[in-house]
Parts: sequence; C-alpha cells; structure tokens
Amino acid sequence: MNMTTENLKIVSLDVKDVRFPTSLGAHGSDAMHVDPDYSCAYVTITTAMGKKGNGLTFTLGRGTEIVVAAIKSLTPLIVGQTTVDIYKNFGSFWRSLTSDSQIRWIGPEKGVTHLAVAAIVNALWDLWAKLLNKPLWQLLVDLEPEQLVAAIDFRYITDVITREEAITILRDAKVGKDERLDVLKEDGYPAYTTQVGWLGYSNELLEELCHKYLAAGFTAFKLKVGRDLNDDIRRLKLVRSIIGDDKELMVDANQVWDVQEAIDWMKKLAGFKITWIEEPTSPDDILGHQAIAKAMKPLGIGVATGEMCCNRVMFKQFLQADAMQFCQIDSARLGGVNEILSVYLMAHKLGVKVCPHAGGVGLCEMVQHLQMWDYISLSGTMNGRTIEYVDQQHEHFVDPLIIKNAKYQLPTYAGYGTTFTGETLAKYEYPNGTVWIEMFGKGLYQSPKQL
Ligand SMILES: C[C@H](O)[C@@H](O)CC(=O)C(=O)O
Ligand SMILES: [Mg+2]
Repeated sequence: MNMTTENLKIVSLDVKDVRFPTSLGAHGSDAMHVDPDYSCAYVTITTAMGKKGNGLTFTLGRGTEIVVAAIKSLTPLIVGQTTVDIYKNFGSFWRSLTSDSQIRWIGPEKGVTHLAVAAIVNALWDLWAKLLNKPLWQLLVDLEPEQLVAAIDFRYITDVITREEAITILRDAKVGKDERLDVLKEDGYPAYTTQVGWLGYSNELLEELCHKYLAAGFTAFKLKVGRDLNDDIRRLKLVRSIIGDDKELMVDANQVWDVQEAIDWMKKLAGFKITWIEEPTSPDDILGHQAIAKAMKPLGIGVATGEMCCNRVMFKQFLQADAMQFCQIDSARLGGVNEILSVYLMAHKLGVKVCPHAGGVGLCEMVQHLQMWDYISLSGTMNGRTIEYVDQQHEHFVDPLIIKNAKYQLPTYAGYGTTFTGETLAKYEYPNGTVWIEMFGKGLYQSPKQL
C-alpha cells in the first residue's frame, strides 16, 4: 500500500493554551483532582502549500503554560523537516523527539516533555491522515505490518516484543479484517460512561444522569470513589438502585490510597459487584498494583490503570507483573500514536484487555480511532473491552465523535478528530479568549496578571 504523501516541508508549529472553566460545575472532579479545568496544549503544524495537522495533550488548567513552553522548546526539531522523511521512518523520527540530548534530561519520556511530545506527534498523525484523506483508524488499518511497525521505537521493550514478532502478530490478525470493519460500520464500538460519577456532583445530579444515560442505552457506568468510605457506599447503593444489578459498574480512586488502604477500602465496596478499581494507588507503583490485583482477584475485581502511566516501559512492567487487568492507554499521555501502538502490541501478546482512558479534552475523539484499529487489525475482539465516554467539549471540535445507543460510530472524516473550531479558539484560548475575559471580569477566576 502506498502511504507516502507529497513531500511537504513543515514551515511552522503553533501552540495555544486552551482552557474550559469546567471546575465551576465540578465536571471532571475526582478524589484527587477536586477543581479540574479541562484544558489542553493545542498544536497546529503547517506545511508548505498550507496543509495543517492538529494535536493536543490534555491538562487540567494551571500547568498548561509549562507544557506550552516545552512544546516551544521542541519546535526546532520539527520545523524544516519534510513529511516524507518523517513518515517513511516515523519510529526514528519519534526517537529523535524523545532523545534530544539536552531536553531528555528533564524527562526522559515522562512528565511535561512527554506530554509535549504527545501533542506534537498527535498533530503529525492528524496531518498524515489528512494528507491521505483518511480517518486515522483507516490510515493505521491500511498500513502494512512492516510499515506500521516502522513507526514504533522498540528500544526498551524487545524483552517482551520484537519488531519481527509484532509483524507476525499483525500478519496473522489480517484474517477476518473486512468482516470486523463491517461490524463497526453497522454497529460501532461499545462505550461506558463516567459522566454520571464525578465526585463533586450532587445526589440529585447523580440520579438524573444515571437515568439519562440508561435511557441512552448505556450498560456500563464508572463512579469516582476514595474521598469518604461511607459516602462511597451511599453513592454506590444509589447508583445500583437505579441501574440494577445486571449493569456493569467500575470505580476510580485516582491514586488517593496507600496499597493496604486500597485493599481494605475495596473489600468494603466489593458487594456492589465492581468490574474494576481504577488507579487505586500511585501510578508509578507497579508492585503495589500487583499486590492490590492479587487481593482483588478472589473478589472478582480487576485493576485498571494507565491514564498516568508515562511510557511503554512502565506499561511493559505493569503487564509483565500482572498488575493491571485492564490497560488504559491514554492518547495524550504516552508519546502519541507511535508509542501507543507498542503498548497495544504488548497488551495483546500478554493477554491483557485494552480499555482506553478518555476523560479529558479530545481524548474520546482520539481513542475511538485507536480502539477501532485494535479491533480490526490486532485483537480482533471487543470482548470485555470498552471505550470511556464523557460528554464534555465535543461541540468544540470540527469533527466531534458520534455516539449512538452507547456505541462509538466509525469516524468517516479525514484526520484524528483533533481540530478545534475557530469559534472555540476565539472564546477559550487562555487568557485572552472572550470567555476568559468575561470570567476575569466577573471575578470567577483571577487573571494571570492578578496571580
Ligand atoms: C481529572 C479527570 O477528570 C479524571 O478524573 C479523569 C479520570 O480519571 C477518568 O476519566 O478515568
Ligand atoms: Mg481514571
């Protein structure tokens, strides 16, 4: 398959700080992040002839300016490159972004520098898909195994999967591809929702949203826990009384507990028939997760984590240690699509289900492409897999996701779905967008000048 594009020089990289005042309504709140303002560092890469790709990394308000600064530091590595050179050996180019000899010192492959890489790399994939006039999932599906694997940096993971093994796995998985594509076209990919369960929501809102999403066809729900045990029990009772016992229920502690505390707390919640406990403790504590997973096994509860798992090496060890039963790749935390592909391949080889994290700006838009590629070209199954769905900020994208009867519908537009509308940028760019000026005027937020 010819996947080359015109050879266009990258002439500029622009980055914007875009924020939405979600904390005013406690949207997105959890036990650890009590006042999140859903935000992102938003990248536009422009080529000669004016072709553009957009990418983003998700942030929570303050701190976005630091990611923006990191993206600016990486910009000289991108501007002046040409598209053919980037895409013909994307894995090497990816390595050049993560291995800059001065910048890597403040990573490497983790934290702010890696979030910056994610935004840039996501923009490069959006650009590639747009140049080929395909949705991102289709670009991935159409790449021959050798071409897809050429986008991956296998450094540090060859003890679990090699380039050759990955090619064989992808070749074997070609059987039945067309039929699986038809399933997605007809029916879509199942979703669960977290929208009911933000921790700052009142009981009334929790009840109202459970009814709303049940009526919309959802059969799986996620609730935030970990602030107060009695309150968790009360809220879980309430939710179960509305959704019934036949629906799936997941809980998410967003890293608030110590290891033994997580085990003890979850034993008290086990009676609510919980599918998974998400982020029970520090996202870096592989052996801690392993201990929790072991303790949860007899209770029928799996451990889910990944939204703050910083790179493929950490994922490798979580997978090797049986410390995660649900692998939650995050499209804006790992270094973009290239690194995510390597995690999907390792999870597949080690028999762990991938259920992407998507609570954040643009994450639902992105992960649907990845999970659909996985179904068509890698795992070949949706069994026990689901994509997170939160109903926030979709209206700000030129190509918002489409969900019907609790299933993501196969995207048909070209790109990765990560382009904001002009109106959104005019309103929400921080701090000069019209919505922010209004917020400062009303005293709802302090302007950066006052801080
Ligand atoms: C701060 C974010 O909203 C976080 O709570 C999202 C999350 O953990 C999830 O969607 O899962
Ligand atoms: Mg979570």
